[in-house]
Amino acid sequence: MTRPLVVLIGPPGSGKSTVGAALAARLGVTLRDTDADTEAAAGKPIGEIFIDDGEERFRELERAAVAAALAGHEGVLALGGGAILAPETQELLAGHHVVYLEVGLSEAVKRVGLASARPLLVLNPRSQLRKLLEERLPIYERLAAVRIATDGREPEEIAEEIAGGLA
Ligand SMILES: Nc1ncnc2c1ncn2[C@@H]1O[C@H](COP(=O)(O)OP(=O)(O)OP(=O)(O)O)[C@@H](O)[C@H]1O
Ligand SMILES: O=C(O)C1=C[C@@H](O)[C@@H](O)[C@H](O)C1
Ligand SMILES: [Mg+2]
Repeated sequence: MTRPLVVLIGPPGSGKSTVGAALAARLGVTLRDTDADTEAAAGKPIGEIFIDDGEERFRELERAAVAAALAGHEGVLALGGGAILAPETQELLAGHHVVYLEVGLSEAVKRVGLASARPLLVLNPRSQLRKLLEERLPIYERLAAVRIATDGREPEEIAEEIAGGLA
């Protein structure tokens, strides 16, 4: 069966896309990012999906993108930050090598910045991120076999640690 080597989960700003790219390069495999797959399926950026069709439709497209990638991608897979909210996705992740990238609130806010392209964080990113972390931390922790702290660390160093765990 085709399956990803590693599935990266974590909140916005935890570095799934950035660390995922460094890890894929290090392992000589490709990175797939379900946010990009969801955008491709919809034919428009995530922000526009939220505006035109609503979050519920985005989550529906995201669930399909995650299921397809879990069954069909052999490299590194980065999930959208909220993909793990879906019970169906939580079930599909069992049996995969799931790595949770941990980030503190202040560091996540700094990384995500103002004028975020992330629709859930457009207004008041600190307060939105705090709420989102409170809700999701137990889920990220439960689903992952490995937790990696990312605050104050370079993406390359984090990728090296994850790759070391695969050897
Ligand atoms: N370890 C790190 N140290 C410093 N900056 C980082 C680190 N990881 C990521 N960044 C920066 O933080 C920002 C967000 O990173 P990235 O897009 O990889 O997060 P993400 O987890 O994929 O977020 P999302 O869930 O929104 O897709 C980027 O500008 C990236 O360069
Ligand atoms: O945390 C979230 O719910 C999101 C994170 C991003 O990766 C995107 O999937 C989208 O902006 C929603
Ligand atoms: Mg990303």
